[in-house]
Amino acid sequence: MISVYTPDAFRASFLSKQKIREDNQSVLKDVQAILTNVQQNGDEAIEAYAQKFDGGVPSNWLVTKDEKEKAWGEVAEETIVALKRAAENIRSFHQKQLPTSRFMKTEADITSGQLYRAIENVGIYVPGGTASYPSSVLMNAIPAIIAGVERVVMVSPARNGESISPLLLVAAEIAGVQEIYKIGGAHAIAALAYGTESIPSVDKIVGPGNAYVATAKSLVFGDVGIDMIAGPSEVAIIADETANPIFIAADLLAQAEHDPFARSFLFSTSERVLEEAKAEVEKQCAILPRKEIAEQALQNRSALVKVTDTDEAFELANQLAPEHLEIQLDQPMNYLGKVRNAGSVFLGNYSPEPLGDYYAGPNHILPTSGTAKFSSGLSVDDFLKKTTFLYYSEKALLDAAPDIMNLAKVEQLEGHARAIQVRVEERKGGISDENSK
Ligand SMILES: NC(=O)c1ccc[n+]([C@@H]2O[C@H](COP(=O)([O-])OP(=O)(O)OC[C@H]3O[C@@H](n4cnc5c(N)ncnc54)[C@H](O)[C@@H]3O)[C@@H](O)[C@H]2O)c1
Ligand SMILES: N[C@H](CO)Cc1c[nH]c[nH+]1
Ligand SMILES: [Zn+2]
Repeated sequence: MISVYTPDAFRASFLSKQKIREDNQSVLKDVQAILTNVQQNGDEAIEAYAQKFDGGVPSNWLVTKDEKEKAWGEVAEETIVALKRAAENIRSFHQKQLPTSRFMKTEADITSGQLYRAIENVGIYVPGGTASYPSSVLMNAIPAIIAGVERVVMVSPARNGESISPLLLVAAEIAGVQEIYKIGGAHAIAALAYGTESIPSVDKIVGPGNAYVATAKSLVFGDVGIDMIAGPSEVAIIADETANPIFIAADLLAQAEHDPFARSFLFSTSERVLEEAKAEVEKQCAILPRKEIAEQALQNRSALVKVTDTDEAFELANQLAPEHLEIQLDQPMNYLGKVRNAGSVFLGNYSPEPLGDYYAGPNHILPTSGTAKFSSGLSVDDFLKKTTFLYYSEKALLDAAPDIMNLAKVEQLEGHARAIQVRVEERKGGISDENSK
């Protein structure tokens, strides 16, 4: 079901960007057509896609107060308690991400710095195709609210064309989100980016989703902001002789069950651990309700690799740049410095990836498909813009004037030089210097 690769075979099969792009060609074509249709035909287009992909057109796109109230009665008390505890952990972790230094005064008569302003309108995508992810509501919304976003608009596909899972509605209220639309897939991303009669547009779209959602986000980037490409889940595990093959197999399956496009990898220095983990994967997969999905992910997109040593394991993992990296090595903290590219790292045998998916505090919306080489998991930062500012006194500007005029002239921008020159000349003309400090 999951195959064993040599390091070289792994490099050839999994570390080529070209390969990932080829895989996505048909999704890309479909998504381009969806974006154009929604841009041109608005509500008429989103109705057609809701009918085609989500089982029908909801009678109201916007979730009503009654629907929200009803949801509370449909969720078990212990789940509400668990969601509230998770929300508290996530809030406390993200609160620490708020920037502390707002400006820096460099010299007596020069002040420069940075203003932080929250983005005004943000759309959060919450997956709802093959499963409902109340945890993704918390992970999306809490950092946005901590950052000070005024309008957080949540979208998620309706089940059977009509309603959103009560779990998502309850999680939204716990997180503090009010405006929720029953729409998902690439057409939801198009609606948020371009607006339709029923769905208002936003300035930035964040959140995870399947390949259609992730591709749509990448294509609307530029017209609106996006956080990152958070597509189908991935885990890579680095393990030695001290690791437990039963734990490893369970962790590989925990990501594989998300999506047929999910990817699970093991880099092991121990032949025994690798063989036992392989056998365990088959055994444990058989009892999973989503075993067909996990089997596809394991068969087509996953690998077990026997490495010579931990250096080789980290070299492969850093090139892969997985969404999640588990380090199940003796003295795991000693290896943190070897991680260059990964969305989030889980250290030791008792920090499995689902701990982060649901509960501990760090965000689970993370870069996938190798994009952890240049992007990071969702954080408060994603909802803040930085505007720099500058104040020079007259004296400070006159001191800097020769350099600035020189640079303007070598760029042959006489107008720039003159904007400095007129001030120098005014000074020479004996104009009062009462503004200088
Ligand atoms: N990277 C992360 O941080 C992260 C976090 C949570 C979840 N995830 C991932 O999110 C994904 C959730 O996927 P999902 O499918 O359950 O829900 P989803 O909401 O992302 O996608 C479902 C929607 O996709 C659209 N769709 C389905 N088939 C289509 C087709 N053939 N053409 C066009 N559109 C189509 C439909 O509108 C459907 O409602 C999983 O891959 C999971 O691994 C990732
Ligand atoms: N593993 C997913 C991120 O890739 C997040 C998630 C939500 N629920 C369960 N798992
Ligand atoms: Zn998960």
